[in-house]
Amino acid sequence: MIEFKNLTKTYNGINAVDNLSLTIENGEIFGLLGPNGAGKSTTILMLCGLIQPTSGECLIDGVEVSKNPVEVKRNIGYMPEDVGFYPNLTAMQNLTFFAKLYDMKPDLREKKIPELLELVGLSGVEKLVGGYSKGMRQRLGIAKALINDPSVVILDEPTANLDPQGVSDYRKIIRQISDSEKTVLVSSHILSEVSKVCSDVGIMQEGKLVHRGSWQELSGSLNICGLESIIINLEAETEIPELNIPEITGTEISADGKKAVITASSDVRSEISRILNRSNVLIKELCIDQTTLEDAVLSYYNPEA
Ligand SMILES: Nc1ncnc2c1ncn2[C@@H]1O[C@H](COP(=O)(O)OP(=O)(O)OP(=O)(O)O)[C@@H](O)[C@H]1O
Repeated sequence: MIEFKNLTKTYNGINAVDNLSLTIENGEIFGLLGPNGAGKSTTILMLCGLIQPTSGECLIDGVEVSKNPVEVKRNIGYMPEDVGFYPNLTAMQNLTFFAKLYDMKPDLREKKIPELLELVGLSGVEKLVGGYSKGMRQRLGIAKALINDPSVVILDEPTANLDPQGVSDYRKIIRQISDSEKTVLVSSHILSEVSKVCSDVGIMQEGKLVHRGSWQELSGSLNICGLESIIINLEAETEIPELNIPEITGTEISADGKKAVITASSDVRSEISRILNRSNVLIKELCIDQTTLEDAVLSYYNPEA
């Protein structure tokens, strides 16, 4: 479990992290979203015991980080945006080096390292790490973050360098990690990545947590009405009748007439629902499209925009 209690970090009179209070339960995959400069990295550095808070505290499994940095470091796995490896060693040799730093016994190392390389798709790769692509380095970074079998895994911008196959593999890896009851904190500004992989999401802006909840809860509380246009997905049991709603600016209907992608200037789901009820058409799905939710999150990034 991760706890932030009134956590604040001040640089030159400015709060990079401003009175952050947040609890992330065991087994949760939590996405920390926010634009550049929101305070994500500063929060993570304090959580890893790499910088000291100005006030407040971070706890990992009930242990206060700044007072017990060595104990805490044994229980966390951290993958920074750019992981450092020895270029003239293989993946296996690099991981062996890090395993030794954790005093891991040879028999455990010999079991654990091949398992981790298999997990991240680098099994049997003999190439020296200096010749790795950025994506391969990132995969190895995940393996390194897991070497000490941590209860909490912290990943900073984990998909930044991955190609589409790498991103898809990454999602599988993250789910496998959380299946083993580990708590995962993912920091990212890539909304679609966080929404696909995280059970809960927090949005940071100017050091403050401005929203927190499951992706679904967050979608419900987002101010979609402030957007210029909204996309609504509609699926019905039978053919969709004509929707005479002035706010609707465009409708794309499927060949069988049962699905529609509706563009509107405001959230007209209740009007749509009323028309369909009156026409005795049963609704299978009536929801705001993911792209609209992402636009709503982006409006937190640029409130003046
Ligand atoms: N060592 C430092 N000295 C002074 N100011 C800093 C320092 N580190 C961070 N800041 C400031 O604190 C604020 C938060 O920065 P932080 O790097 O935590 O944001 P972030 O959300 O991680 O952004 P990014 O995605 O760009 O890394 C920014 O205004 C940044 O300029």
